[in-house]
Amino acid sequence: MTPMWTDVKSVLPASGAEFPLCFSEKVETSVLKALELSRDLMYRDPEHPSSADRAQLIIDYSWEKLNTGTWRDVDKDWRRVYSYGCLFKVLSLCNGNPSQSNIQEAIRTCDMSFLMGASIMDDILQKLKMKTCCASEPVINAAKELTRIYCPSLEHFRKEFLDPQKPVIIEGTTTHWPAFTEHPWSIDYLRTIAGYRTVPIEVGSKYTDEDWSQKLTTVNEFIDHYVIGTAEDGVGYLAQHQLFDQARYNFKIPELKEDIRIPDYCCLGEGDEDDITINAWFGPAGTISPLHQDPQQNFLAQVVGRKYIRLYSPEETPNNPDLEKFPAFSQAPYQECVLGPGDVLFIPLKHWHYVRSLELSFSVSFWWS
Ligand SMILES: O=C(O)CCC(=O)C(=O)O
Ligand SMILES: [Fe+2]
Repeated sequence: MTPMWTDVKSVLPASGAEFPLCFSEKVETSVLKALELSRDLMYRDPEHPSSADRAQLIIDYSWEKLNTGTWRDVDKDWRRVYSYGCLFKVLSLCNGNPSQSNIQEAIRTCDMSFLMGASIMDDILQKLKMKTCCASEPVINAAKELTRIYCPSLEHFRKEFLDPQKPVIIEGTTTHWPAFTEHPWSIDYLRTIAGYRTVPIEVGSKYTDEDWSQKLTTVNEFIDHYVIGTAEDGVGYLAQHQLFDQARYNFKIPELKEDIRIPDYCCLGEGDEDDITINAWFGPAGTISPLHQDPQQNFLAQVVGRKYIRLYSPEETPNNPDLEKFPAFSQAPYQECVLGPGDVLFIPLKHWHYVRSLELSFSVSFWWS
């Protein structure tokens, strides 16, 4: 199952028997039958090609009812039927590995049900909209986009960014890493050098979720099951922050350490090179690190794939105490970016960060002081 579909399924009742379809006799039997067929097919074979057409028929038919006579006289059950049509349409759009245009269409369909339909199943379309919005390509607001700078000198970086504790994306400083040259980090390369190594992984869409868990697995199993496979049990992430407090040297795959370099700018700190904590973050699209802050400065280097990142200054701390409500929790100003291969993001000490992978991704973080 793709991360998106796992996420979508989590808001649906576990089986067709628990999926309510109750209407007054105003709704003809043929319409009820179409709804029941849609529901049963969705549980039996969600990718069935006829799902989308049947959902559209339900939408079109109820749309006629919504637009006949005055709005005041439209029976609420027809607005509910319309919402069910939208629900089945959204589900058919989000199946398999949905394209960005399907995701956008699903979001528009949810919006239409809010406008014209009525609330069904405990506002399920609201929950689905949250899930689909999470999977959509971010649209970066130019006014909030993080500054980029090419290979700044140590002095320039210190004066403009380190001293004032301003985040920035540094470009052009990783081009010589073997991870980009001699041994580009590919799935095959990872399998070759670390396939049998046992690593801790996280399972669940994010570590603040109830069904989130951690387990040990080999790199090969992790790749088979969570990266190229379609895991049933949620998004898997080889993220090592659970070890932050236990070990200084967290890099579980020493061979990979040969392929990266500690950024020169770390020498501007007061600590020793030995005190730098290096972490690996490897996972499929859809991994989420919820908003949090860390106790050191960070260079987050992107090696493979892209990640959407949002940053809040520590000055906003009084405004964002409730991490669960992210991203809609407040009007606090933020900065954002899409971090791509070769980019290094400077996250100053205690800056809040939220990180979501947009595709298969491998990042390395350097925590330093
Ligand atoms: O990439 C991620 O998912 C999170 C990275 C992070 O939180 C860090 O490097 O401190
Ligand atoms: Fe972090």
